[in-house]
Amino acid sequence: MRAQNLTLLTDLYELTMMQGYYENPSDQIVVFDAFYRKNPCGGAYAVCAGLEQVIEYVRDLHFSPDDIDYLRSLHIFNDDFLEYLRGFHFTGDIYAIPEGTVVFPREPLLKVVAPIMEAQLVETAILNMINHQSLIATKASRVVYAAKGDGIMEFGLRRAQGPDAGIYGARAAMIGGCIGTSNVLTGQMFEVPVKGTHAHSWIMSFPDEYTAFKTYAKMYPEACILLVDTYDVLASGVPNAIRVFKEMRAEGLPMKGYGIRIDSGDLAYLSKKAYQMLEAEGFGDAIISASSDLDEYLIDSLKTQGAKINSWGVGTNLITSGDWPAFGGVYKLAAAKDKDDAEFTPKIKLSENSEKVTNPGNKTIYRIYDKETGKIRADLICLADETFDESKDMIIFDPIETWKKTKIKGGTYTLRELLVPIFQKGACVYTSPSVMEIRDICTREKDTLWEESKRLVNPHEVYVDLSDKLYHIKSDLLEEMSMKALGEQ
Ligand SMILES: Nc1ncnc2c1ncn2[C@@H]1O[C@H](COP(=O)(O)OP(=O)(O)OP(=O)(O)O)[C@@H](O)[C@H]1O
Ligand SMILES: O=P(O)(O)OC[C@H]1O[C@H](OP(=O)(O)OP(=O)(O)O)[C@H](O)[C@@H]1O
Ligand SMILES: O=C(O)c1cccnc1
Repeated sequence: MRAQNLTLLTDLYELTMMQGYYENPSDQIVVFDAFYRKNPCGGAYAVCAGLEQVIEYVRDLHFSPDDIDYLRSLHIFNDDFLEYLRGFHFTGDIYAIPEGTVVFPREPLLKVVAPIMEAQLVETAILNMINHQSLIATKASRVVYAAKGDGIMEFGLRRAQGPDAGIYGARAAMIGGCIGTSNVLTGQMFEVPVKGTHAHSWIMSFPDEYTAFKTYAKMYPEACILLVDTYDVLASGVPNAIRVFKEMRAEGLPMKGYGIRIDSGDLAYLSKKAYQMLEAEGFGDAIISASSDLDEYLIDSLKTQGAKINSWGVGTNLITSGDWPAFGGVYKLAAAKDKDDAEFTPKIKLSENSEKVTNPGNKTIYRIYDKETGKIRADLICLADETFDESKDMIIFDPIETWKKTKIKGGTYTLRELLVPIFQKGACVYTSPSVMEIRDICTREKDTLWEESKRLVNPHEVYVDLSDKLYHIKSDLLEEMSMKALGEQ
């Protein structure tokens, strides 16, 4: 748990709007959806992450005396409003898709149902946390996919955009499938494995490479990965490593978790040659680890080139999501009602771009699985109170090109509601799994994707459709608004 209260981790406009609602009191209860529009890195899915931090944040939401003093010093907020903030806490409901789940564009990853002032305040921090961790978890998942079963170690802390990006980025990278992180604080905070080798400076601090290797091997015989590229990989690094491994073997040390790391040069060529040299001396089971500005595409290419690498250290491009800098999640008002009303009134945001027109209403999402294979057939966004019967045929259709329809035969599919209750009436009703449990969830989740949706380039998109009822509510609202606009011309 953080020492610092994050209540002011918000954009100023959330607070100025809050004051506006305070001064023009309304009993509105609203529904906000947090969703994203485009899968990162040209993929066909994302991995959602960051919910545990959202939960901690919402639980701890309160304005301390220092916070109030600071807000007063801005000369924007009046005394009555500041007094109200003193007693402020979250009283609403939150629903979310559990961390580690594979998710698709336009579906609400998180839904806030709360009095408007509360729902508005939490926008920025929720997006900040979900956007960052979902981005890095998705990137990690792609890197892990490219490695085809080899372990990925997250090495990015030194290149992360500051401490928080390093800490929570490593958490997200673990959720996406890394086997460990070099980040010790993340290891401590989230009970995930910490892993590492050693730096070039270790070698350079000794009079020669052999002595450096020997000294390291003596201290860490069970995690002895020797960095072989400080001087010359094939002429010096690998031969010196082999000399040390032979001595370890002669001493009867357990030869597990031993090997080399190559951090520069042609990784395909060097790893193949290094493997031949190791194998010739009976060290064919040595770990051959590689690092050096890797990402999913380079790992994929190295695999295609037949590189003899079975362990990968990935830093910069993973922790920063080098080729895709932002997740792009947004938080949009979807419905509102007066406190005493039974029903929500759907709200819609128009846009010239049909992709950007929001989905109105108080919604939920059902995932439709193929009963036989367990793979995802489609996701269906619908109204929260809609129910479906798995024994009945289901007709789903593309919400833009509505003539594209699919009939899913009753009895051949199962349904799972993705949004689960997290807060009810301000009380947290959800216990976050541990990060390693979320990692397992994520592994199982990726198994529900068809192979065609996992490939790195031009993957097949997963269908996200609207229920008939939701589609008609949306069309009617669009029609109504366009007629109104005509009337105003
Ligand atoms: N066989 C290969 N196929 C494709 N890319 C490779 C191959 N071997 C290495 N690379 C990648 O090429 C880039 C190498 O860059 P560069 O030559 O600038 O640095 P380097 O070899 O690591 O040397 P140094 O770190 O000393 O600058 C890295 O991103 C590395 O992962
Ligand atoms: O390449 P990345 O994917 O970002 O992975 C992390 C990099 O960080 C280290 O290099 P650095 O030069 O910082 O330290 P070193 O002297 O230990 O090699 C390591 O050797 C990797 O090359
Ligand atoms: O342990 C390592 O090998 C390591 C850690 C951080 C960055 N690069 C390498």
